[in-house]
Amino acid sequence: MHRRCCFFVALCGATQKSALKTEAGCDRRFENSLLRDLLTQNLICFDFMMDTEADVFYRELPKVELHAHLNGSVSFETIEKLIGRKPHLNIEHGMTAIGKGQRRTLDECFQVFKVIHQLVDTEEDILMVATDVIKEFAADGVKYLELRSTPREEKSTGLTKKRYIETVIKAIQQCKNEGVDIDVRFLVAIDRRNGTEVAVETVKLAKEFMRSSDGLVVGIDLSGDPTVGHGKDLLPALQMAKNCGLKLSLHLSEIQSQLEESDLLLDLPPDRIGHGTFLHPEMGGSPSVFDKVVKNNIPLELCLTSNVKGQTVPSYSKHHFKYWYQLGHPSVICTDDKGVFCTDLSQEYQLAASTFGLSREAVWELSQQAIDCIFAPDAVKAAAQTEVD
Ligand SMILES: CNc1ncnc2c1ncn2[C@@H]1O[C@H](COP(=O)(O)O)[C@@H](O)[C@H]1O
Ligand SMILES: [Zn+2]
Repeated sequence: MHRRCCFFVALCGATQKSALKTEAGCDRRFENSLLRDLLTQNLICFDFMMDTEADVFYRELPKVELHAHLNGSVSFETIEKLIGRKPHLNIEHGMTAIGKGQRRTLDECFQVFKVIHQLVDTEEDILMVATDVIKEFAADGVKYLELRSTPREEKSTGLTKKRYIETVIKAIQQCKNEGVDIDVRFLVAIDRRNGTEVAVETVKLAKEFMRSSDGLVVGIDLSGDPTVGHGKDLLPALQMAKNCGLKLSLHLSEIQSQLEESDLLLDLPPDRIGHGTFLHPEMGGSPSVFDKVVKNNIPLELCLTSNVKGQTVPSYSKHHFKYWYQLGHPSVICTDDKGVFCTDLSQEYQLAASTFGLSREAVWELSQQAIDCIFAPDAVKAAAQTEVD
């Protein structure tokens, strides 16, 4: 959500009414001292909405987002536009997002994606959703974004998987041409429910686009309902992807019963792991899976709010971030689905810091270390490093 720093001051008992409105990035010390003075002199009553100094720190922190599903990242504002385009679907906001303090089962979360997919089923929708999502990440201070999405075929609108990928790429290029301050790459996603054949087809498409997209398509994501399908059926497709130079980010052990599958897929090995909730021994992980993650130094993409709202983790303080972070293992804070879980990357960093007592310096380091884990070529990494140094 775009939070504006604004406050309105109404001078009580004074003949003159004044209103002050400031944008983020204004001189906060001035605002704060002015407010304090007016308050202490009992001159005002006011109605204000103001970002705290901490909010500004987290938003202005240059960030890297490595785990964001396109259709899970659709904001309230974009959903509003989509509902306007398709009133006949009778979809309401409560069906597309999980609000503050709310919890859902993982199964219920996957129902939410189905509703969003109903709203996003044409080329125009995908283009709008992707450009909006990219601009929102940029407004949140994300400087490098790897977006992932599952190409869908829609018989009713004539959309093909190839067209789907082309449309996401078009959105990335449009944002670039408009000068949006963010470097965006794309991971083509395999939904595990769709089995071997679709996985192979997806990898072939990704391979084509890796060669033709001027470096925008960098890898493959394996995601989808973890209770459906088995990784062994997808192994040949994932191996094929790896062999042709596509990077692999795999959702592993998002639920407890996937250890055997994780053990198998870790032999690839993947380049990054999504969630990996039950891989650490403190979370029930076996020595075998733990060793594979540690020995190969595979970065973890950790999504606090997603795991708590989806109830795979009981509370923020029990999140596995703490075990991996303590070990010094590469751990990257991510959003997963900022729209569905009503969050943004700044908020996720802030949550990690407040839950685990991280100093500002540690937060800065955490966000900087994420650069090491990006899938774009080393030259991009080096440029990003020098930009934040
Ligand atoms: C909550 N944890 C999660 N675990 C596994 N897969 C998830 C997920 N969150 C999202 N997705 C995957 O991303 C799709 C929506 O974006 P796209 O249509 O691909 O852009 C979902 O249908 C699911 O396959
Ligand atoms: Zn995910």
